[in-house]
Order: sequence, then C-alpha cells, then structure tokens
Amino acid sequence: MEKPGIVVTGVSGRMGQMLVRLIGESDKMQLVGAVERPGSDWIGRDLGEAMGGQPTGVIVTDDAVSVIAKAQAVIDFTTPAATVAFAELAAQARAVHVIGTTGLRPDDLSAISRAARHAPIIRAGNMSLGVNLLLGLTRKVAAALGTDWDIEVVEAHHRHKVDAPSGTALMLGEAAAEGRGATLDELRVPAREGMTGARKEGSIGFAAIRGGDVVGEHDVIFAAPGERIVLRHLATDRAIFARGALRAALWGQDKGPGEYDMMDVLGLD
Ligand SMILES: NC(=O)C1=CN([C@@H]2O[C@H](COP(=O)(O)OP(=O)(O)OC[C@H]3O[C@@H](n4cnc5c(N)ncnc54)[C@H](O)[C@@H]3O)[C@@H](O)[C@H]2O)C=CC1
Ligand SMILES: O=C(O)C1=N[C@H](C(=O)O)C[C@H](O)C1
Repeated sequence: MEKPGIVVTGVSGRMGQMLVRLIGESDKMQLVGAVERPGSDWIGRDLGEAMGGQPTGVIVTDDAVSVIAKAQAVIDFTTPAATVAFAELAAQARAVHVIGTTGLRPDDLSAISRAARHAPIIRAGNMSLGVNLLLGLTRKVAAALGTDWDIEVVEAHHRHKVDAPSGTALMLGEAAAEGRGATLDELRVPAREGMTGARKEGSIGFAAIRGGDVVGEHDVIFAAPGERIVLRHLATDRAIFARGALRAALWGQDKGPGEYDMMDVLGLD
C-alpha cells in the first residue's frame, strides 16, 4: 500500500517545521504539500531550502485547495480562522484532518463539527502522551476529592503564545470538572484581578505565565487546608506534540467521518 500523503499547514511555524522534520524521518508517510499564509516569504520557495537544508522538491504554497485535494491527511497547527478553512477543504477531499490549533471559539468548533460529517477530524489541545495520561489522572483525583479541595490550573508558555489559558489548561480543567460531575462552563471562574472576593467553593481557576522559550508547563493544583496535591506535566521538546500528531494522522486513515481526540488515538479513557 502507498504511504499516506501528508500536507502540513503553517510550515514555517514552530510546530510546522518540527512536523516536516519528523515526516522526513518517517518511512510510514510522505510529505506531499506545504502550506503557508498568503504573503509569507516562504511562498514559492523549496521547503527544504527555506528550512536551511537541502532541496526537497516540495514548494511552499498558499494554494491550500490544490494540495489538500491530493492528500490523505492534513496536519494543522495554525490559527483558528485558518483551521476552520482547512477543515472544509480536508472534508471536501475526504482527508483526515489533525488539528492542534488552540484558541478555537464556539463558532469555530461548530464549523469543525460540520466538516467532521464528511471526514475524520482528530483534535486535541495537546497531542503528547504525557498530557493525555494526565487528563485521566486529573479526572480521577477530582472525583476522589470533595469540594473542600480547591482546583487551580497553572500554565507557562513561551513569549510568542497568543491564547490563554492554553488549550491544555482548558482540557485539564474540563477533566477536573468532569471528575466533579459538572462541565467546565459551570465551574470556571474568570481571570482574577482587583477585588475578586474570596474563592467560591467548588470553582476551578486558571493562571497563565508567558515568557522566554518555555515549551509548555502545566500544573493541576488540588489545595485543601493543611495539604496540596500537584499533578505536573513539563514539555521540554515540541517533538512530543508532533509525534502525537503524526500518530493521529496514521490512526485516522481507516476511520469514518466524525470527531476524535488523542484519547481515542492512544486508546486511553
Ligand atoms: N495541540 C498541541 O499539541 C499543540 C498545539 N499548539 C498550537 O498550535 C498553534 C500553532 O503554534 P506554533 O507552531 O507555536 O505557532 P507559530 O506562530 O509558530 O506557527 C503558526 C503558523 O501558521 C501560519 N499560518 C497562519 N495563518 C495561516 C493560513 N491561513 N494558512 C497557512 N498558514 C497559516 C503562520 O504563518 C505560522 O507560520 C497554536 O494554536 C498553538 O497553541 C502548539 C503546540 C502543541
Ligand atoms: O502554543 C504552544 O506552544 C502550545 N500550545 C498548546 C496549548 O495551548 O496547550 C500545547 C502546548 O502546551 C504548546
């Protein structure tokens, strides 16, 4: 069987370049397209050369329609608006769409759900094995503890990150809320500043730190009078996210239309 052809969107980005490197090292898939935003100075250049290496024969394009039409999977770590557009194109091509983009709003998620009626979409705010294991642990610990244990999610990322709280922090918050038999919308408190008043029992709070080149750090803190439990994940290499995304692209090849996440891909619950 021919190796699935992969299109990477946002190829000049931090995740895009990491994905291209790992696809180049894989014997299970081939890169068939490299997409960047209109106006990027990578457009029209050989991808390998743009990345500072040898030519690959793949030319970076902003014509997503033509390259996605020939692909078996699209791996997409870009922006919410771009991801919504790529979801439609991947659905038209019946290609697997792996979405790592975070900061998606409810309207974006509805558009993605519509696209998933036609092809498989695998979306996760964090594609690493470690964080997806941590989701299960968070749900279990939250279920075991009463509401006298306060739950706070603290995350740290590099100075370029544009959304907060991170997609991972929101997933961890959702897992904690689920453990408490509620939704995050029901328990989440807005970012704190000024005279916030005392903490509301059972609520889930978030705090975000931005600086330097931090790849991604997440703590779920369970705090009670006299003791604290901290569940922590530290990412030190973006390859963990890229490896998860490539695994998802292969996993999705024999799946029907629908929405999936990394727990499905990894067989976790
Ligand atoms: N789910 C996960 O495991 C992870 C998710 N992310 C998320 O992935 C996204 C990207 O992260 P980074 O790579 O760090 O950002 P980045 O800013 O380095 O890369 C994004 C790339 O997308 C490109 N882009 C924007 N609009 C486009 C369009 N219309 N067509 C084609 N390309 C377009 C940009 O030019 C840029 O090169 C963020 O939302 C981030 O939170 C990042 C790491 C892991
Ligand atoms: O923007 C990033 O870099 C990351 N984004 C994801 C998130 O929002 O959680 C995943 C990871 O933490 C890196």
